[in-house]
Amino acid sequence: MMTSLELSSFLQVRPSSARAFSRPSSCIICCSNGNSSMVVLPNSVTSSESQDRKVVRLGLPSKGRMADETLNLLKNCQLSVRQLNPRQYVADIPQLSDLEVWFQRPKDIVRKIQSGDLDLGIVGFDIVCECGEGNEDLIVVHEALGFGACRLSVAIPKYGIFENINSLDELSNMPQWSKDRPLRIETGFSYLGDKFFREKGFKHVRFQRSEGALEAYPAMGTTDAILDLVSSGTTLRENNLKEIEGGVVLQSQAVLVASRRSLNTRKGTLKITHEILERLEAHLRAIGVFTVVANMRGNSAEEVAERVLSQPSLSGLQGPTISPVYCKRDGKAVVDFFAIVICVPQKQLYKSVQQLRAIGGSGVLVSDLTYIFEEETPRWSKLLSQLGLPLDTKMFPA
Ligand SMILES: Nc1ncnc2c1ncn2[C@@H]1O[C@H](COP(=O)(O)OP(=O)(O)OP(=O)(O)O)[C@@H](O)[C@H]1O
Ligand SMILES: O=P(O)(O)OC[C@H]1O[C@H](OP(=O)(O)OP(=O)(O)O)[C@H](O)[C@@H]1O
Ligand SMILES: [Mg+2]
Repeated sequence: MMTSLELSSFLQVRPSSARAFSRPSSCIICCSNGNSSMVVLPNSVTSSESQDRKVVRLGLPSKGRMADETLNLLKNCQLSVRQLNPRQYVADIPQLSDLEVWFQRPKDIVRKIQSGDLDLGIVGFDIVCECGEGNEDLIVVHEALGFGACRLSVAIPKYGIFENINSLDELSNMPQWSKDRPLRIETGFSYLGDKFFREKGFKHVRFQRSEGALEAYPAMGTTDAILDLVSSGTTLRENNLKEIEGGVVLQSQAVLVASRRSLNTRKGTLKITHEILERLEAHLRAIGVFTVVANMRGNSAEEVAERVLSQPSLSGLQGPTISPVYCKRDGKAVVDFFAIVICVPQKQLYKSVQQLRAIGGSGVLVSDLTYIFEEETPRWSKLLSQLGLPLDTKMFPA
């Protein structure tokens, strides 16, 4: 198998001659007057064209289950993608200048990040691992975007010779498999499958590649097992298949992935990545958290704070914020009440309200939180250290 080093030198062989525009290595350009003049560029890879490119490119899924959720996530981070019409594959995000958005199939996003035609992408972790084949140029910048959760899992029929097989070990030890009659596994994930089954010590395995509706193959008799994505498990169940103990190859969800080479060398990539990451973290951190405001009678902020902190569900993110509430009495501003502000996880909301009331809280207001910007963006420090950059590298706005 090709190493990532061999792969990247293999990928860099063909500089493109057409350099009028910065464009992906295979595209069709249509004139705006509708008379389409077609320029089909070769499927080349890290071309000098991509090295010269001045704008940063983000790849987003063009279709499939990831597409809408990706756009929603970005919208919720105030990074709405502006696409003039749904069949146009290039777009922008007005808040991020010097960034182009390219809609591509998830696999092509990962391939194009490796070839240098894209710098960043949002795809499933499964695709990063399968199409990336361990390429160290791919860096997962945010590993948990909160949608597209699924697992890559081995499944076998519930019937026939597999009826009493419930674990990977039992599957491996079945007497049926030999050099001439290996265990046949149908999958679109042959790189990950091959690695997994090798590591698990399977000797006689053959991968058969196919994409989509794999769950039908065991009943058709063309395969013994499948290796595919599972989320609810309905498709397996409806096709009389079962997962087995020890058979999960990978847990996946949507991730933000970047090219190490672009982060290191393409001007603007690091800054844009920092801004996207900050917005993603702030939004995702705020999901499921409420702001709770209540009034409480007291002699001083400290005394109220002690009462609040005596309750287990009222400490908030960094402790409560307590401010005096002024009212006018005999022409003077006096303080009888204090306002308490705390952030509370959705699941603890009712318990928190009960505890607030128990210590004298009244007029409890609850509102949704949109963003929580912390002082630090934890994944940013991790990224800097992966890139070998000083940890105090800051990305202040220009
Ligand atoms: N059943 C599922 N539940 C949740 N997420 C899933 C599920 N199946 C796939 N995904 C995630 O969504 C991603 C995209 O899947 P989708 O089916 O839209 O595209 P695809 O199968 O890669 O493309 P295509 O079928 O067009 O070749 C997958 O890579 C995976 O991360
Ligand atoms: O566990 P479940 O919730 O039933 O989901 C699992 C199914 O989802 C995916 O297929 P998809 O719907 O993407 O169709 P495809 O095979 O055509 O890509 C996957 O390949 C499984 O077939
Ligand atoms: Mg699919």
